[in-house]
Amino acid sequence: MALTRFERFVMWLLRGAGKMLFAVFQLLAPRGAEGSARRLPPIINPLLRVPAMQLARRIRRREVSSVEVVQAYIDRIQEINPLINAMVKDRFSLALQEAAQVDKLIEEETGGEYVLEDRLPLLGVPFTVKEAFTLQGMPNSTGLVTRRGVISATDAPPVALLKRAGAIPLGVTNCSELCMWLESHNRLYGITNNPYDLERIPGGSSGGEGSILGGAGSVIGVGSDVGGSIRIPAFFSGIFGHKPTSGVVSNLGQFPPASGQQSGFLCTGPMCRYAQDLVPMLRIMGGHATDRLSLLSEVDLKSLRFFSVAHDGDSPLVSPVDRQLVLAQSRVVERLEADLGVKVQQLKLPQLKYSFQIWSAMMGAPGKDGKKPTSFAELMADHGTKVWPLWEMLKWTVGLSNHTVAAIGLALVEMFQRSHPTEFIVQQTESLQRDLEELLGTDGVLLYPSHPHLAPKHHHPLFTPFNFSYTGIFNILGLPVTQCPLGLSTEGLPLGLQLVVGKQQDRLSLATAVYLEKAFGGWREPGST
Ligand SMILES: CCCCCCCC/C=C\CCCCCCCC(N)=O
Repeated sequence: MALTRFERFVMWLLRGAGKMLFAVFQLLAPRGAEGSARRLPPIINPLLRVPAMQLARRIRRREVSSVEVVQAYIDRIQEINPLINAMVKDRFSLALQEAAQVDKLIEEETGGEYVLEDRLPLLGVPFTVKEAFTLQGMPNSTGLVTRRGVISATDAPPVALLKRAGAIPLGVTNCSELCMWLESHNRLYGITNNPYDLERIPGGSSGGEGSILGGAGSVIGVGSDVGGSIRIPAFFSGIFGHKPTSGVVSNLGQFPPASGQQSGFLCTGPMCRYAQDLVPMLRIMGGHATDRLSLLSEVDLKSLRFFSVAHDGDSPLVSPVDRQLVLAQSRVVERLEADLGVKVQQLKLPQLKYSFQIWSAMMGAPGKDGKKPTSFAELMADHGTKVWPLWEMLKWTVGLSNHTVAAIGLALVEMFQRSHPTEFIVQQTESLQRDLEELLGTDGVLLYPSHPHLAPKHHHPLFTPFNFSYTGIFNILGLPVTQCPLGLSTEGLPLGLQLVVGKQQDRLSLATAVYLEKAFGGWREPGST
């Protein structure tokens, strides 16, 4: 489907306006201090390079104590957090007490290693949690100034399941205001930095998780994703993330709760540095609901059908895909063909051009009960004084707003949103859903860019706000997606790719991620280029 003349004109207009605004921003933006540290210190403690499930095995076998592992992560967080501002509240002393109890329990266990493995597969392993989830005793503000002081009395179900599996929470990590932006920035905790380049964003909304994991301050973490909030930070921070089939992991216990149709689009899922931890984490976080995913069945990669879509078909709203990302995707195609003897089919899906329109129309659509979703402006007020976006923007220009410019911008855009998707958008959505479900079936894996840009500099996404459509579209389609790192770019930033599969076929993208980790090296230590 070629662009119409009108669309080409809009594209030219939008890109031109964006470039002009961006040029003004660059002129006015403060420069980073000369010679300031742009990278994280090297990783010294070898415990920080061990996948979570292996750590659990070593703890059970008493080759290392839980206290040693937890202390290693605390030391690393204390070293890097002043640089990345990823963890916003820690519970280090409690974590150490819990680790000591774990070590005692292991010492006293008479049933042997396998009894513990079965009952407590993550016993003694530390983990981190996005602040938007409840974790008992920790703040749960989701970056809203008015929620300062909200302390969780209970654990969100996926957090509770990880704790029940023996994992030990270290603290909560930063996110964007109300989880609705791709930069993890808010007026309560400030801005989080990318572990590979401190002047860049770690993505959002689970950007604190992405940053702390990428910087080796954590090995596994909990994120959520309604438009890319697991996958974008996983991509920008060079780690793995999985948005599961909708409904497999509980979304309860997070703020803001999904409303309207959004509960079908929002997914809670694992984020981690090692691909081998994805399946065990997902099984724990989803509990019995994961039984229908047959996650333990062997996947024969050679028998799968692979497809590659290079871009969204030139949406006038979205940037072209960076050349280094195009090349990285081609290298994956070459490797799959050479190693597995498969033929990767190159495709175009013209409906993808409307990804943003589809995402925003469906996010604003009423639920089955006919109720409209809670508006973003209402969420910003959080049952307090109503937020008037224009007034808030005025206050922002003189530094008096409690909100970020991205959140105010979103509330402004929302004012012009239709309450129901147009016929055209419904048609495009249905036809894309049909095409993709037919294409992927129960044995197809689609390679698709995660985002058009490598991790951008702080605030730059304000000038390309629709680029998240590369991830957002799969929330609407309810398809599981694994975000997979693919090494580093020439400037030392993570490269990566989305692996999209049919509903309930999560094991296929997860197995492909394990293969690609071996082929391309997986997570790389920041500063190791
Ligand atoms: C001042 C500039 C702000 C302009 C706002 C333009 C509107 C763009 C619309 C939506 C952006 C949403 C980004 C969502 C990112 C991930 C969300 C998630 N929780 O998964």
